[in-house]
Amino acid sequence: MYNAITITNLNHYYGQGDLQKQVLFDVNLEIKTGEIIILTGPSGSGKTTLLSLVGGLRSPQFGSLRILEREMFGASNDERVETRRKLGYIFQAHNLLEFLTAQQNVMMPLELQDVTYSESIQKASLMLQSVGLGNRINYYPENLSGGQKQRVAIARALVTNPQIVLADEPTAALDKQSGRDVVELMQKLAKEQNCTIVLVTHDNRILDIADRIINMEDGCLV
Ligand SMILES: Nc1ncnc2c1ncn2[C@@H]1O[C@H](COP(=O)(O)OP(=O)(O)OP(=O)(O)O)[C@@H](O)[C@H]1O
Repeated sequence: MYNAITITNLNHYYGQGDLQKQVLFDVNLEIKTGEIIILTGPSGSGKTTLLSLVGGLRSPQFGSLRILEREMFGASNDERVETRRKLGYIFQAHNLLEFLTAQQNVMMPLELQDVTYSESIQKASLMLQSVGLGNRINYYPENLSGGQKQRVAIARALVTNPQIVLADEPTAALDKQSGRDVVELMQKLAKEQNCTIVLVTHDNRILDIADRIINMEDGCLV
């Protein structure tokens, strides 16, 4: 089976001229299909930068980054967009649209795909059932708890059957039990769909769900 992600000699800089600052130093990493990776490390060590590169949200400046067998170094905008369609994203501040119901939020990424409206309704409600929100599909985000909103965000990220899911601090706003429930759910759904997960967290309570923990310090993998 091929790697979901292969990173070779990746370096990354912010700013230009005198203000230029290197934030990733010669990163090498192979992530297998279906692996759950947790990325930890102190604030400012480069985790979010690495995650945004791995998610095709930023272009590599130096080195090679292959996502699902496609080279991202020098890739065109269209190629990056096409790659991003195979990925799912879960962020700390769930980013649900407040004027859409849970079901409509989960249907959004399907609009970019070749799926009919009725199929999309059906998929979204099945997905919400599998995250335990079958009885909340017509609720607006303001009427859901933090944990429930995060579960809607997970449903939205997974409804397209992405091959890779990227999550940045998905439990940050949650209490211990909801945080645990959310990551266990991600783990279960990922194993069912054989999807790869890369998760950035400071939350020591969820480290055990990882197949591999990668620690970053000052822009290097340690
Ligand atoms: N857009 C930007 N422009 C300039 N510098 C940036 C930018 N984004 C991040 N940085 C700097 O790059 C370094 C790495 O930041 P990054 O956000 O990747 O770290 P992090 O490990 O995710 O931190 P945290 O855990 O606090 O989110 C930091 O020194 C940060 O100040």
